Amino acid sequence: MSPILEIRNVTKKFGGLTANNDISFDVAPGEILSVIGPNGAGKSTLFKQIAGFEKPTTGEVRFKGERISGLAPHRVARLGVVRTFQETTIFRSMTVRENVIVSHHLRSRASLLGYFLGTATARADEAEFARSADEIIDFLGLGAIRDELASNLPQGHLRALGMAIGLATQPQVILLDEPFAGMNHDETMRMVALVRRLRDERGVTVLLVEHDMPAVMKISDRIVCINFGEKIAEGSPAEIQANPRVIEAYLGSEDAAIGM
Ligand SMILES: Nc1ncnc2c1ncn2[C@@H]1O[C@H](COP(=O)(O)OP(=O)(O)OP(=O)(O)O)[C@@H](O)[C@H]1O
Repeated sequence: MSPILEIRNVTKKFGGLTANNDISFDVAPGEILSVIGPNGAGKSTLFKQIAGFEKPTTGEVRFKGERISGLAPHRVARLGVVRTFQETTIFRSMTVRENVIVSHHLRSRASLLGYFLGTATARADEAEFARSADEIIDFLGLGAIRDELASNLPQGHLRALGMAIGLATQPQVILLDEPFAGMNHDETMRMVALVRRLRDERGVTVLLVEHDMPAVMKISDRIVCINFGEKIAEGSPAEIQANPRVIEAYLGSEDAAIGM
């Protein structure tokens, strides 16, 4: 099967600092792939380039064979590659449902003027967005807090709302930035199950950056490890855990040990 995403020789320099150095790997459709590495290794920089928030200095990112690196984030998102969490905008004065409805506008067929004038297309979109928002809210188990103001939500629910906002754009690939950060064990296990369902039931390909090693080992089909901007390993969770270069990278780092 051809890859849904190809990272090809991506190098990103910030002045004299090389944050990513000639990184290449493929992501298969329907795969859950984690990018790991010690603090400052270059994981977020790589994600930003996939989602259009940064442009590679050299190299490229391809989605279904088409180059997407260098496109603006909203154009990458429209094509189906969406980054969520750290860059997600949540309107705190709106309810959960309103937030999810509003985020559907990225895929709207009507023009903004159409909305002001209340054209038939705009009205049809509105009805469809409300239906879809309710479906996403139910899928994520957020029904009980549908009408809650975002400003009242605890961290776990805010994270789930971030995912709902991401899903509103009907992504084919979703990039999750530290989805388990700050979560306790039970919350993490709920999020692990949710991410699995995203893939199993909605066919979404998932890329995640994460420091929680037990969760990474549990959820990933494959793992790519970055250290000092370079890819040092790629393989199954078992292969990564046994890889001497990965173990060495984590020794002496502030992160938890690579073991479970
Ligand atoms: N906009 C920027 N300008 C200058 N340097 C940057 C910029 N963004 C990132 N860097 C540097 O690039 C390197 C990689 O940073 P990055 O955030 O990608 O690492 P990371 O692996 O995601 O780290 P963490 O796990 O701590 O989030 C770091 O040295 C960082 O300081």
